[in-house]
Amino acid sequence: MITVEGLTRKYGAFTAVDDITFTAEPGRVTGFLGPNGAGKTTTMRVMVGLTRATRGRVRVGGHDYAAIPNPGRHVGVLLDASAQHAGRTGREVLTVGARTMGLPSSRVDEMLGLVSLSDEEAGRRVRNYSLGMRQRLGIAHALLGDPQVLILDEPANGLDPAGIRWMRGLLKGYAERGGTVLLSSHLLNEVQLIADDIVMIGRGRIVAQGTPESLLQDVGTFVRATDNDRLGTALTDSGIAFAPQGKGLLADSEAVAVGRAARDHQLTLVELRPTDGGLEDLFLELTADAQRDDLTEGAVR
Ligand SMILES: Nc1ncnc2c1ncn2[C@@H]1O[C@H](COP(=O)(O)OP(=O)(O)OP(=O)(O)O)[C@@H](O)[C@H]1O
Repeated sequence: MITVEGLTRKYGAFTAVDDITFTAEPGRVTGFLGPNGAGKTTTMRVMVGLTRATRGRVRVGGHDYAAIPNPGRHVGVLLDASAQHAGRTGREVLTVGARTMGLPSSRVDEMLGLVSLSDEEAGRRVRNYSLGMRQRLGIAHALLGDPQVLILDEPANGLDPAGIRWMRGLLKGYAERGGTVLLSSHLLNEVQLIADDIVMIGRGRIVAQGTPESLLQDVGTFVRATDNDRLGTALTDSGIAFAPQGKGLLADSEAVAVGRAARDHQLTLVELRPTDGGLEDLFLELTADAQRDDLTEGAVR
């Protein structure tokens, strides 16, 4: 179990993580999503004691990570697969890890087998590894001490489709045996397939959390007019509930009813679409304010 309570991390005047609270439960895979620079890595770095919290606290398995003796036996971490010692071979990286954790060297072969790195590949220096091989080695390293908690930053990065499918099976199996998995990812379809719970952040704040089903249930029609205030009045007059979302409104009704309400008030719509496009649509809408790129139709030509 990982608990994050009121976590804030500032860098000078800039707030990278702003008062976030969530839990990653045992027996479940929790997907941690957000656009570039949203604060995912910062949050994970605080979890494993690499960055200090400005306020709030994080508990991993009920403890402050820094206070866990032999942490690799309890918490498996993969933050930056490229940070492994480039001059060592894959086998050496794992052997050093196993020694530090007091594990038998047989565990190294077991892990190499698990992540499908061949003997020949394990004998190559990490600097000559492909990104996907580094990622596999990082996952092997995280699992080496048979921990109860896994914290993985973009573990699917660089993996080919077969590798992604393999990792999905591995992490699901790990959670089914009672482990806690927190993983960040940009691969939304992948997260939708694997995550039992989702935490979404944008600009350091949580914008949504819950199971994929509960988050996607809240869909309706995303609508944007040249005058959103008048659009709000039009929806209210038609008995349609709505909430502001990104640059428009999320209406709790079908697109046709929303379109009629706008027509009755002679409003010019800029966007009108059902938000049933899965996690990707939800993600883009909820994090619209935090996106660098204008994703409105026609913005890219
Ligand atoms: N040491 C630091 N000093 C100043 N700003 C920092 C530092 N570390 C992170 N930041 C800023 O904090 C914000 C959050 O960064 P973070 O790496 O946590 O985002 P992220 O969600 O992991 O993004 P990405 O998906 O691009 O990896 C960014 O604006 C980043 O520039």
